[in-house]
Amino acid sequence: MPSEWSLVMPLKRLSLAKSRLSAAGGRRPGLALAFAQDTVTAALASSLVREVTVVTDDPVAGERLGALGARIVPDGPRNGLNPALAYGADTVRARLPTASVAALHADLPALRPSELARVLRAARHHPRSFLADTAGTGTTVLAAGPGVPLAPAFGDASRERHRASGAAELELTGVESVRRDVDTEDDLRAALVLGVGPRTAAASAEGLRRSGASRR
Ligand SMILES: Nc1nc2c(ncn2[C@@H]2O[C@H](COP(=O)(O)OP(=O)(O)OP(=O)(O)O)[C@@H](O)[C@H]2O)c(=O)[nH]1
Ligand SMILES: C=C(OP(=O)(O)O)C(=O)O
Repeated sequence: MPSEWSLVMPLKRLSLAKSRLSAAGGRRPGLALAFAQDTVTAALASSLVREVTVVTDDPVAGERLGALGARIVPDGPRNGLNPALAYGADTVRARLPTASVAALHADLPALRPSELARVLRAARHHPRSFLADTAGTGTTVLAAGPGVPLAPAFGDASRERHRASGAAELELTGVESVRRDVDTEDDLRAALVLGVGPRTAAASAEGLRRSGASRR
């Protein structure tokens, strides 16, 4: 089966990322990096993924994710998530004009390659489509076929906004790892139950060890 999708993954500077994981304190940048590393690794292992472009201005994340095989581009517009995604998609299509492009969040540490392949296979049947997050209000994947503008509308209530923009909702079961984005401590606990990648597992275990030590 051809590896036809070019993914675009936005990533904030690590010092600013995942602010809702406030209980993690100083571990927050390390966790945000671990989520992104596990997400990139799983995405690149997915059978329908040709390449992953990470849009980030973070030098450490750029180096680490580049070492995993991601293509790194700076956040040219520096104007928030949607301009970063549109810019990343433009850089893909400047090289590969007929590419199918999908935006994927960098905070999916439980991502399974086979589940992502199912989502991308379903997305083939629509010019533009999306997958809702576990919470049911957001979006974790927005996909656009050849020649179709990505037109990202992530942010508050993005499920509804992507639907209103004419994108088809992918109503799949059994793709929980692709829906499970991690914003809060509760989200992280739920991702750990699903099973996270090795870097998130290590970063989370280190946090538990430290908080156990501080309770003694
Ligand atoms: N390049 C880039 N990526 C962004 C920007 N804003 C958000 N992202 C990324 O977009 C994805 C979804 O964003 P959020 O889930 O809101 O993540 P976040 O902004 O780190 O989390 P909070 O601080 O809790 O809002 C994550 O992978 C973020 O790192 C931005 O301005 N530029
Ligand atoms: C930006 C979004 O996600 P989050 O819930 O991670 O902020 C979104 O779902 O559009």
